[in-house]
Amino acid sequence: MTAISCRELCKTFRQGEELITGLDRVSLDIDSGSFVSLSGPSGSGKTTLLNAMGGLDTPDSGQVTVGGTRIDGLDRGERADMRLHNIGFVFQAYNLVPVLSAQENVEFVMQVQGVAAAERQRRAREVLDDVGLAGMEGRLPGELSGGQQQRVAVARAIAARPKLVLADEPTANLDSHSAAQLMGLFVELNEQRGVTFVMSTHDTRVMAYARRLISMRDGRIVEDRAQEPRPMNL
Ligand SMILES: Nc1ncnc2c1ncn2[C@@H]1O[C@H](COP(=O)(O)OP(=O)(O)OP(=O)(O)O)[C@@H](O)[C@H]1O
Repeated sequence: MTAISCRELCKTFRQGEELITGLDRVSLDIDSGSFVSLSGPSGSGKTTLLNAMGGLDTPDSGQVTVGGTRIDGLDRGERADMRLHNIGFVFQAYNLVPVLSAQENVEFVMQVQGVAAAERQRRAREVLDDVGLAGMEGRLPGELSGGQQQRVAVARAIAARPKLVLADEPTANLDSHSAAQLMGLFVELNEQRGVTFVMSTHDTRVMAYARRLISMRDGRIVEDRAQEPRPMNL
């Protein structure tokens, strides 16, 4: 089954007089259960593509289908609903709510989804433990390091049990041990629960785990190949 399908996606940004290419006729299909890394130089369009695939932004033209549903034509509310029930996001601006504790931040999405309180609390503890934050559940984002905040964002994304996780530079602020722990968790979710992962990254440690490597340049896909994952010993 196809998790995500993109057809001829184009996106241009206007900066004053200048037109900047975000995506230039990008087409690709990502199978359910894939573990994909998206790499390329800064400004090559990785985040723009993730935003389009996750319905955070709409392309100027082209089609995006997620889990069999066309999302490029949906209005804002419909896209928000689609995201809530299908996609876990791990983005660079972690978007943690500053006045909520780590535990409450993780519970937040599940609350919107209507998961019962006891189940929310149990799952939030479990995933915070999985990302190595046991004992820090009560801390506010401002009382956590950048890497710890990033792990709260990861916990929040996976606690809601999405079938698809889109991650923008998930290891950017993590030391080698935490990066390996995070990738181990992603691999486990991928292999045991069939969760599809698409991760933009500059990090060769992340690329080593991927089974499909996509490279972008100037808003286009310039390479797309399969590889045997070769996790690094960190
Ligand atoms: N909101 C915006 N307004 C203007 N230009 C934008 C906007 N968002 C992205 N761009 C431009 O579109 C191009 C693609 O940006 P994008 O963020 O997708 O690149 P990236 O590959 O994710 O880069 P990085 O690795 O630095 O995160 C860049 O030239 C960027 O400057």
